[in-house]
Amino acid sequence: MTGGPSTPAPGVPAGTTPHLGGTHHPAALCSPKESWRGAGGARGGQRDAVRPLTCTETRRGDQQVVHSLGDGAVHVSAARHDATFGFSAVFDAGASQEAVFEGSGMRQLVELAIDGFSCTVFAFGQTGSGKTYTLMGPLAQSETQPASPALLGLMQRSFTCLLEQSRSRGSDLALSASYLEIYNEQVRDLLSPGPPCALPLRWSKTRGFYVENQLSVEFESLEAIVSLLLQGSQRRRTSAHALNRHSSRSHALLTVHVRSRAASACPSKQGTLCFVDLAGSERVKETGSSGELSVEANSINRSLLALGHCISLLAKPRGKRTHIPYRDSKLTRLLARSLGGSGITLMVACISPSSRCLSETLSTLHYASRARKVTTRPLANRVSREKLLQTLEREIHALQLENLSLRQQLCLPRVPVRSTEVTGNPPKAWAGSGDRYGPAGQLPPEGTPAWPSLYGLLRDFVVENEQMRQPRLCPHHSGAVPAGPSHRATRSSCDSQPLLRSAHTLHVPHRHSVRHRRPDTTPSSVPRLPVLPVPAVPQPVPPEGNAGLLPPGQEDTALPGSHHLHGHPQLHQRKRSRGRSRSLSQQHVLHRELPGPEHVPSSEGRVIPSAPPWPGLPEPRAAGTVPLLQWEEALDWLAEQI
Ligand SMILES: Nc1ncnc2c1ncn2[C@@H]1O[C@H](COP(=O)(O)OP(=O)(O)OP(=O)(O)O)[C@@H](O)[C@H]1O
Repeated sequence: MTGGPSTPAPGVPAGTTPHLGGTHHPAALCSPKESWRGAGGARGGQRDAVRPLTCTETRRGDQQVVHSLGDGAVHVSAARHDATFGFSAVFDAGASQEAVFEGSGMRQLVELAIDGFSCTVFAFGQTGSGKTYTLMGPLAQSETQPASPALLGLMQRSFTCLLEQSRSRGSDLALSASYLEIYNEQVRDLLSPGPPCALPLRWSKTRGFYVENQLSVEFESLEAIVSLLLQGSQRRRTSAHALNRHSSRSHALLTVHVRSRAASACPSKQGTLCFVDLAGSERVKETGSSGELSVEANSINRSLLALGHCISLLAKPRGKRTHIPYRDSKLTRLLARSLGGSGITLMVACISPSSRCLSETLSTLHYASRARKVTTRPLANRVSREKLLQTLEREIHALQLENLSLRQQLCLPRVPVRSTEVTGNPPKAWAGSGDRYGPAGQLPPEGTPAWPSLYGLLRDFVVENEQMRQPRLCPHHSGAVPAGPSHRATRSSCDSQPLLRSAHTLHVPHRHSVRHRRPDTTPSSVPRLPVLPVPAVPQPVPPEGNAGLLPPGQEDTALPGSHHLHGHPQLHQRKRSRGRSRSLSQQHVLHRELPGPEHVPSSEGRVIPSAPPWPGLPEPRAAGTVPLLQWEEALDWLAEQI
């Protein structure tokens, strides 16, 4: 269904379809079957698809109350209900998966992702309305029985398109994918082997909300990404209820990271293409859910409500917008950028044509209409060569340290490492490259094909470290992702940071009762660096009456812990708020000289408090407060010790 005129958003390259520019295209796809199949887009380009009545619905004698009028219009006609909705496109029951892909603007979305934009497509609608079908088609049950190519969904078609584009550009795109689900408000990695465990959701100034320790797997072929999709989808929680035999019980987000790796590509583009298969809204009475199913249904409905609330607020004119409560659910946190930030979003509204689903259908269509009013300000992510190089260096440096530590713990021979690799400031460019990857200690000259080598080095470390962790990994890591040319896994860029953080984290009992607040994101059995001698450090005294409790909102931070500087009268304590939950503080002490003013870290990239500090209570102080040590510096010092 096509709605009102779309506004091309700033930042969208000329020549792209205007309806994708800066707006959401909620689409209701209605196709002939048990539910309507919907594919929608950013504002000004919504898709609506109608699925056919199912056999059950036909047997029951359900009436078809939704009709596509063409030109993006959908008409709902039933007793006391007569309404027409407009979207960017409407796909009725007879529409093929191919038609949905071509008509929904998905191809343009793929191109925008290659150009460095953060693109999202999400399917929503009531349970059993065809969301999963629209995005993935009927999934093959095994690798030997693939689904019919004609039934492949938006995802597989987008992957094909992406890989074609990559090939036509001389394969200069580095592609990787991550896949997670939000189940009962827990974020779980669908690609990590072993039983799913909850991953922490963090926020940083530069990255916004992100999932820590999420696995990202490189791929180069359609088979590889389709197999990841299959693997993850099989791990996703599904159950049967009265309206759907394979009902998704979680929201699933598959993100493809697209990065240009050509040496000439300066600045480098880093786009994402995220597919969100929302769990369907459901009425417990109608689905007949009880026990675990009803707990899941409540969680699903609550998060969808939070999403709806955010969309309603975002739909208001910019000047009249109030606070958008993204933090109300994990789903809205993860979709924050797509909804109201700098991303480009295509919404697909899936609806059932059946008279029995009338009220849900109307609510989905209203939801989609509201979403059409939301505008975003798309911005391409272009990373300068220097910045990219710095990031890679930092990552390699961290992995090197981890490598050393693991070797030490496993009593493996220490691989000769140049002194420049683990000393001093974060290495200047090539520090870790050694002879294998190019001249050490030098920045590759402009235009040289340095990136593949740096990425190669990074990957080698990841693979090697992963292998060394194998024997000691906790059960959920024990089946580590196979390392090989077509299936290389790497943790998100912040992955090595918690590992290393834990290495220089020294747990010192607080003089008052102390409970460790921050979950240690390092797998419990990962070898740790030797514990360093801890100097006696004066501890800050909490305000009276708090007996060791910090006020809510003044807990220990996620990054990189509180470092108390020995040999200096000043103490610094960094705080993080976790809503209003009360918790105890954790103290980390690091013996280190106070860095000079030039070492004062920037706040960029650091996890910062998720809420303002708790009002009223003063921060405990000793003689004053000094800026926090940057973790790299701490690592440098640690490296020197090693
Ligand atoms: N366009 C369509 N053509 C044929 N069959 C369809 C279509 N849309 C959905 N179906 C069928 O309807 C059933 C429900 O679809 P699906 O599982 O995709 O719904 P859903 O919206 O993802 O549900 P839930 O929210 O419960 O996960 C499936 O058996 C699917 O094969």
